[in-house]
Amino acid sequence: MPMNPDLEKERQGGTFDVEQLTHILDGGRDKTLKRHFLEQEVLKDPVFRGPDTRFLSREELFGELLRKHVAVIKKTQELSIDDINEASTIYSAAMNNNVGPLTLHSVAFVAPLDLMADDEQKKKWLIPAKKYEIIGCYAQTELGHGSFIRGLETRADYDVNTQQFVLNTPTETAIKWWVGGCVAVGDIGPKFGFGGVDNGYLCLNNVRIPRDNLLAKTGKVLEDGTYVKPENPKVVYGSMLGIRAALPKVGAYNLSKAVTIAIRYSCVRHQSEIKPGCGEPQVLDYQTQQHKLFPLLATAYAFHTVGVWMLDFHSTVMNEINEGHYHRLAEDHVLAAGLKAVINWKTHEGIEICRFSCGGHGYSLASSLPVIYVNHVANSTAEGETVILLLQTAVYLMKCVIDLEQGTPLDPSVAYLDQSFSKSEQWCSDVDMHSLLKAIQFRSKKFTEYVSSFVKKELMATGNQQLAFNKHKVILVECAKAHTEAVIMNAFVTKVDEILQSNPSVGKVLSLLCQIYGVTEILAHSGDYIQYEYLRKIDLDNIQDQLFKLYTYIRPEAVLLVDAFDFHDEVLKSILGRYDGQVYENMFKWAKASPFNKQDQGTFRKYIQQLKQAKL
Ligand SMILES: CCCCCCCCCCCCCCCC(=O)SCCNC(=O)CCNC(=O)[C@H](O)C(C)(C)COP(=O)(O)OP(=O)(O)OC[C@H]1O[C@@H](n2cnc3c(N)ncnc32)[C@H](O)[C@@H]1OP(=O)(O)O
Ligand SMILES: Cc1cc2nc3c(=O)[nH]c(=O)nc-3n(C[C@H](O)[C@H](O)[C@H](O)COP(=O)(O)OP(=O)(O)OC[C@H]3O[C@@H](n4cnc5c(N)ncnc54)[C@H](O)[C@@H]3O)c2cc1C
Repeated sequence: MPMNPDLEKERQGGTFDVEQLTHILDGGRDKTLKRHFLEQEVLKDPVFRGPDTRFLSREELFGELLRKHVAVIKKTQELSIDDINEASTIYSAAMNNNVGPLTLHSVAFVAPLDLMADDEQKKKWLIPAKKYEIIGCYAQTELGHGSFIRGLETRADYDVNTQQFVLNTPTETAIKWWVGGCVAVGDIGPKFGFGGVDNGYLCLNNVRIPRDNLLAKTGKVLEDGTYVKPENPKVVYGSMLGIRAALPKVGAYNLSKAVTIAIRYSCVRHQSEIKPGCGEPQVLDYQTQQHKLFPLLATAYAFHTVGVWMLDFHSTVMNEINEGHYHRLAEDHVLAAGLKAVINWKTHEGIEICRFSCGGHGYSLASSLPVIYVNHVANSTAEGETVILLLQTAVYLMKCVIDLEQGTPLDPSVAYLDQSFSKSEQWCSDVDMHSLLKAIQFRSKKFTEYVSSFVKKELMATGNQQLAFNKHKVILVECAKAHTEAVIMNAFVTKVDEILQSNPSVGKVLSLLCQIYGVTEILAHSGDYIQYEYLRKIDLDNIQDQLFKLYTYIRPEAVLLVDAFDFHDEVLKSILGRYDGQVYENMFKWAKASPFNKQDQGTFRKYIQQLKQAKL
């Protein structure tokens, strides 16, 4: 099909090379080429063709995705892929914005085995699990408890005579629930999204398992029942770290998809008039549309940068732990917790804004925005509910205040809490990204000091830390968010600085996005900046004006910036977000293909007939 003329024109503008930016996002040209190769391997293979999943019932969807997921595994093995990013490329090209039925096996069963099984157990389970000879799941949550792990009720009583654990579900609230990939036991019923995953329930009645089934790399139970604690007891929570550390990048990926759809469509869509008789403008030319979408475009880039950084950090810490060094486990945990919470929350809000920005057509599954939303939004609850995770970060920040008072050095990601933000360093009229970073760090530091003073007072009054925290949970959560924003902005500014050196034209456009991200964050909390006397009203007015100016700089680059994410049409699966912009004819074609149009409308006729005949 020919290119839509609006998108064609957009692609003739721009100040940077899209391909070079794509290479930067992928981590190098070689990686982009490999990604293209893998996508083609899926797209050209007939086994991956099938019905449009948007028209399927839950049962049909599950069956179709399971069929495709098995094909994904075979393809991954056939091509000898063991890199997680490359495996994800094959997966994403096949799954059409859905979560595959066997996902939990790899992320929640194989990964903990890798982390917590000893060498013998790895031979027994990890190797066959990686080959899918055994399929597993992660059955932690119960009907009555998910967040509060110490409240779990399932019993594992050790029988010294047989050297077995006897597993039991003593109460109804102890029934294992939400267990992803629990195939053969019992499905918990329809959900908001995640239709491709058979989240299940599991009741245990005197199920016996041998003593050496307990993963024993760190802690273990001896023959006589003695429990040998791990060197660092927190490592038992480690099974929840891997997915959390990966989810910020997943958030970036989903937001990038949504923004690509919304920005392309906003260039194709014309509506209303500004000057009578001069035609209808592209809706992206309305300042309100830019205000919805450009901060989200900036956010997608920020999240991608910090998502990649988080994964690298986590993998370094895991390597250290394998060598017996635990000193960075706490920092890894609170970074993953804070980033997973903030990014996934802002991402699902962002996807919704993208959907609204596409008007009525955003509500249609033809846009795929509802599909992306319902599958993404699970990430704000699963693998640690948002508030619970933010409280973990907040408690760590409170400890940082005590460390500062005692002169104990802080971890690198919180070292800025020890910086002084003197008057001379305060706001000047420019909104360069370094000043924005300082402002965001300043707010986090102030907030941490402020919240800590409240918690301390409460602690003195009650003598109970939990009560003291509970009284101030709302501001503790805000404090964790403020710090996490400082972490995101720091990663973004550092990366853009690096790109400015190696590729100035790409660096320049990314620095505009970085400024938009920082300004949006500051304006969202303008009251705090006034209260802490960091900014005056005149500064805020200036920042607001700068934001609108930044929008005008980004406007001619916007389509190119989403093109740089380089989503193949078959991966995006959105008629509104098509690369060629041919939206309307394809909407009509798609609607005509709906099975509903092919059904015998007998039911409709039957009931309408009854209505007409009824003497109302
Ligand atoms: C790989 C590729 C992936 C690809 C990616 C695609 C995926 C796309 C599909 C997604 C699919 C969704 C899959 C969902 C799968 C589930 O949802 S599985 C179930 C997950 N469940 C949860 O996350 C439960 C959340 N709750 C918790 O984590 C814990 O209960 C809490 C929050 C830590 C509280 O527990 P607690 O016993 O009260 O502990 P607490 O006293 O707060 O902490 C004790 C100490 O441990 C530390 N600690 C706590 N947690 C940790 C931790 N995790 N690590 C280290 N230290 C910790 C604390 O900092 C504290 O340290 P100190 O202060 O003593 O120094
Ligand atoms: C799609 C999906 C897939 C999942 N897959 C799995 C799986 O494979 N295996 C598995 O074991 N589990 C799985 N889960 C379960 C998931 O991990 C839990 O639902 C999650 O950890 C939240 O726990 P909860 O449901 O007990 O929420 P609750 O803790 O009951 O949360 C309810 C509300 O209470 C608030 N709250 C709770 N405690 C506190 C507190 N201390 N302070 C302040 N507020 C609090 C929360 O913020 C929230 O607003 C899955 C869940 C979903 C949605």
